[in-house]
Amino acid sequence: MLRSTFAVVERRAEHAVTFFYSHLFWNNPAMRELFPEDMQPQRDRLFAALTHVVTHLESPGLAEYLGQLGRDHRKFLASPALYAAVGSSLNAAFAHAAGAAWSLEAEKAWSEAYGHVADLMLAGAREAARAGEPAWWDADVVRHLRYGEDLAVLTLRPRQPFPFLPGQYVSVSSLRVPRVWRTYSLADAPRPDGTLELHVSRIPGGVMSTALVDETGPGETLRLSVPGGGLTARTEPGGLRTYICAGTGWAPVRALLAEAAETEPELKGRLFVVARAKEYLYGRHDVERFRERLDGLSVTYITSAPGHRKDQATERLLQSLRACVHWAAHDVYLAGPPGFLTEVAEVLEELGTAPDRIHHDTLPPVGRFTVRPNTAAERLLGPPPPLWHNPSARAPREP
Ligand SMILES: NC(=O)C1=CN([C@@H]2O[C@H](COP(=O)(O)OP(=O)(O)OC[C@H]3O[C@@H](n4cnc5c(N)ncnc54)[C@H](O)[C@@H]3O)[C@@H](O)[C@H]2O)C=CC1
Repeated sequence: MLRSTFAVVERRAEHAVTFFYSHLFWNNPAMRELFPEDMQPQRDRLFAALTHVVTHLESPGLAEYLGQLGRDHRKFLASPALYAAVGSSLNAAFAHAAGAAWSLEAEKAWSEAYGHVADLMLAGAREAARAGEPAWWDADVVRHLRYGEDLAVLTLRPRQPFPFLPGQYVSVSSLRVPRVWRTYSLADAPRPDGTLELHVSRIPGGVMSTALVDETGPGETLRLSVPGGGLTARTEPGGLRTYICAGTGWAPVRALLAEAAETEPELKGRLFVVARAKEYLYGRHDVERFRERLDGLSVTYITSAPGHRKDQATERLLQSLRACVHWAAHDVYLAGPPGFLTEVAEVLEELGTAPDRIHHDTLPPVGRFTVRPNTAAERLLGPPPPLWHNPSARAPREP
């Protein structure tokens, strides 16, 4: 019942989400304050979470996912009253969007399911509070290193210990863009001095990345919420592995390599570092340091040819991957733009890597041009942004 009604509602997702938030804010005006000014990314997230629940109904991991989601929702100050209000607005939105597919049985199934989801999320939140975990961590910016026009490496010092695993990401909020939270991968294994590193690429129109790259500086305080993410799997000692990253996807791979350099310096594997142009290989210095410490790691840098579109680098990467062998024996760790992850994971499966050996985060799509056009018609409808080529802008400089 849940799946069949969701299939109808999903086809009218845009309509359902608009109805949902209008209903929620009309009936609970005070709740508007809890959400960011720009609701567009929020709208996508609601359906992403619902889709996850509906597609994982029988999965044993669902309860844990919801417990984590509830734990993470403490940063939104989500109270039991908010959960109840969301439940009744969701019900109204679904009834509206499902049309003839809505029935008394459907309503009963959805309200029972939602009750169950809310209970598991609230239990996750309570458990974290009982364990003394803060709803968020305040972290001071201690260094802001800018690479060229649109990339920054931030060093943060959380005011309380911030436990995490290498490869995880963290949700970040800044008072410059109230109530907006965006995830960034932590770019190192836990450090003795407790500082953290984030790599931020400014996305055109992205409010948070613009604030972090252009406006934030040392002395400013950011908020961090519970770490999470899908790059926490580990290869057994002695096992083969391949790391593939694009752009600031270098961040989590750097954390994984930092951990491996400490725990397994004899590891055997390959690393592919992809960037839109040579000047965008901002992590090259670190890569070379890892190459010195990890004898068994082969490193390949791949960029687009000068003057070519940035995703030519992906095509070049796929050619290199096809030229490599033994894919069935490798664990693969992938990080980069959402379209990149999908495309590379598909090719890896063709080459013989088992899907459960391909590890990556599930990223929400960002911006307008996140899906690479496949046909001439798609290219015409969604042309890529112009390539602004400015090599000299990429030299690192301290603020
Ligand atoms: N844990 C993870 O998976 C992480 C993911 N990211 C994501 O990586 C991106 C980083 O952005 P930038 O550094 O500006 O990278 P970028 O926009 O410079 O892209 C780097 C390379 O990725 C490939 N690429 C980009 N979009 C693609 C698409 N739609 N299809 C196929 N290939 C594509 C191209 O080869 C490009 O040269 C962000 O979207 C961010 O969300 C960043 C950090 C960690």
